[in-house]
Amino acid sequence: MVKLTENVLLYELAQLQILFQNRNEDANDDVEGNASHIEVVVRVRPMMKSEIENGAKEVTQATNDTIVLETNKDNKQFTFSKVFRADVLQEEFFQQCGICQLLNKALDGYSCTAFAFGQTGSGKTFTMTGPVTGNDLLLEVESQGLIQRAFQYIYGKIDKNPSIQYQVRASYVEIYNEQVQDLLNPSTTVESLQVRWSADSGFYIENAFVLECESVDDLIAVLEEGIRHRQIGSNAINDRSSRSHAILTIYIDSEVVSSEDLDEPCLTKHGKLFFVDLAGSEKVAENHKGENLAEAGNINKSLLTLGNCISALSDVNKRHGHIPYRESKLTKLLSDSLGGNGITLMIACIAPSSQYVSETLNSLRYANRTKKIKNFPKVHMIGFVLEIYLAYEEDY
Ligand SMILES: Nc1ncnc2c1ncn2[C@@H]1O[C@H](COP(=O)(O)OP(=O)(O)OP(=O)(O)O)[C@@H](O)[C@H]1O
Repeated sequence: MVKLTENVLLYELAQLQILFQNRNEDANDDVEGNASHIEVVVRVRPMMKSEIENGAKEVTQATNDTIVLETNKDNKQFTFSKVFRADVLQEEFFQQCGICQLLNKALDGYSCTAFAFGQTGSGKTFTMTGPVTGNDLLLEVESQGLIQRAFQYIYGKIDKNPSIQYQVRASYVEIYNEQVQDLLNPSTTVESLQVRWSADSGFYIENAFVLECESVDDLIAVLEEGIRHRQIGSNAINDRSSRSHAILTIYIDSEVVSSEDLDEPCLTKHGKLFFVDLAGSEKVAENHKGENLAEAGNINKSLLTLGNCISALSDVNKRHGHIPYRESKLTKLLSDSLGGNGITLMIACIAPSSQYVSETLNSLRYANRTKKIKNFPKVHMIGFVLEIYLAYEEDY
């Protein structure tokens, strides 16, 4: 009880400190200091055969950094860091979407997130892992998604840098019907895992299974194991629709092992990399009947909370006020990635078909708001939040 009260107090003080810190940075602004905006890219998937057969037409035009959507009324234009057309291949997407910069930061001790967002059937899973059709991931190299390519990249860097000793571990969970389930230890699925908060780690999942990974193959094994246990269902748009939000976390601890300057302190950095494949938003009444309705309702509810957090954080007048992170497990776990101390890449996936104009417009509007969110990246070392709590005591 005492510990709980202490934790809540520390949490509130840390929030207060972040609030003062943000205000100070805004006052000097927009020189930005350490602030960085969330990077947002858009990927358009190809038209599906069924859409063409139904007489739907293509209503998006993508160029380098701009996307134009034809609506019944007018054309809506949006600009992002990069917009990828439907014919862009997986490797080209990997090289150009900004993930490599993110991976470098994670190797350097930052907490980094890549999350895919968009309506059901818009290409989120295709982008993150490639087109998984069965239970395994034996994909041709050219079909592999961002995650497998990121594994290769990480170990490529680790192997080239013998003066730094790395330890890589991974966990993989899903949030299904507001319950956190361990995809690497599915025997615990009866009792869901708890989301807790601590001064050191912020929000975290208690007792998630964490596996040490010494090679790309180990990481791929984790990914395959998780995908095997993920909740999949079918709906009107996608017959292999992800019904949960999946969070794959790669922990990268690093320590300099040889330094010419013996006086230099040996620091251990704790980088983290979150790959988040969100469940797709959808028109519930149109796509579901019976018991699937509750499941789809839960998916939409947590996405609504995510949308509310994004709206508040992107509004200059609201971002210093209350952000409703605590209203869903998804937003608690993403709190460091959205307006916190992490570095974040959002991949907004959209369908080009005239059947989904309102959903696509909605996704583009959220993506547009997200790019206004400022984060305040910090290298993570044990005790960091406590440090700013102490700084708060001294300064105020
Ligand atoms: N860039 C792409 N190139 C080729 N096919 C694609 C592309 N993006 C998506 N697809 C195909 O479109 C279909 C739907 O994609 P996917 O399952 O990735 O959607 P999703 O957004 O993850 O859906 P849900 O939210 O329902 O899980 C799949 O058959 C997938 O292979």
